[in-house]
Amino acid sequence: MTVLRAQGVGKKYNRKWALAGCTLEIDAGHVTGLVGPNGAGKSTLLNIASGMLRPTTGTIEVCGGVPGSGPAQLAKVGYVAQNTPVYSGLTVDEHLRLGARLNPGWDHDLAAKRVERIGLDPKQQAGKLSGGQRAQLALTLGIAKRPELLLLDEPVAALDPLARREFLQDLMEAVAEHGLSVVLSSHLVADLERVCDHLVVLVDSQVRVADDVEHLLATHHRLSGPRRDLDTLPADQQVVSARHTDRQTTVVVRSDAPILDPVWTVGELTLEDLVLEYMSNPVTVRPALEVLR
Ligand SMILES: Nc1ncnc2c1ncn2[C@@H]1O[C@H](COP(=O)(O)OP(=O)(O)OP(=O)(O)O)[C@@H](O)[C@H]1O
Repeated sequence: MTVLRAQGVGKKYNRKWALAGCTLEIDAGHVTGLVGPNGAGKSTLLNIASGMLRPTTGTIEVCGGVPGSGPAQLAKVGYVAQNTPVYSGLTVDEHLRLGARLNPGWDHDLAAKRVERIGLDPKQQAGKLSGGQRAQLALTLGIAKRPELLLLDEPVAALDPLARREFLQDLMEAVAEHGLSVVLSSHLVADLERVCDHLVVLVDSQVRVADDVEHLLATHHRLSGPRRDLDTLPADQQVVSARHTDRQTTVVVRSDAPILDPVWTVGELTLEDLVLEYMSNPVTVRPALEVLR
């Protein structure tokens, strides 16, 4: 089953596109990491998927419905936006009661246990919580809602390292126990590597790559060898990045077939290498030989 299907989705502010031609499919049951440089359009995509924003172009279907189309759709999708919005005048406990009132699938035990474990005072006003505590409260509401799809925009940015690890653990448990699907944006690739089995790299408002993490790692290779024109590479090797010196060429390629050319020394990439290669090379090209010193 597909939880998110975007076809040519774009969002324009005045004359500027915040997201353009975004085409993407995400299957249910995955934890998908959404990465990309600042301003790439990650928050815009999540806002559109949650129904907070309407796209200027294209179509998007989330959990089989149109985002923001009514209460049934809202119940299916949880969203914790980047600024982890909470009601500053309401206490922690009032947030939980509001969550129970508004969400048909509300898991009271989970919410109460999480609040206790985090050490939030139920009587504390949300406006007087620290940034990290506010984020914890918003994340608790998102998980306890028991949505089919949970959208998280940089969920752990404000959390201390221990809280971050525990939150990611909670998330993995919710995925395993309740078949929750998650899309989370983050700049912390090491965190994504721990929890995500699917990755989407968004650069310049377009999807550069979207695939299972295992498949991505198995099909990307760093090739080093004598200086070589990229036009001589086999057609099924998609060049992600290339660097040349006077004598040597280093190229990162995506290829389903094994690299058999004995001229190359073949190295593997970590997930962080892979993300950085896509982020620092915005367009897939086979550039003419040029020396980078
Ligand atoms: N309300 C708005 N009005 C005008 N431009 C906007 C608005 N919101 C976002 N943008 C622009 O759209 C582009 C994409 O922004 P977005 O917040 O989606 O990026 P992002 O990938 O989430 O970035 P970051 O990693 O910094 O959070 C940026 O160039 C941003 O300036």
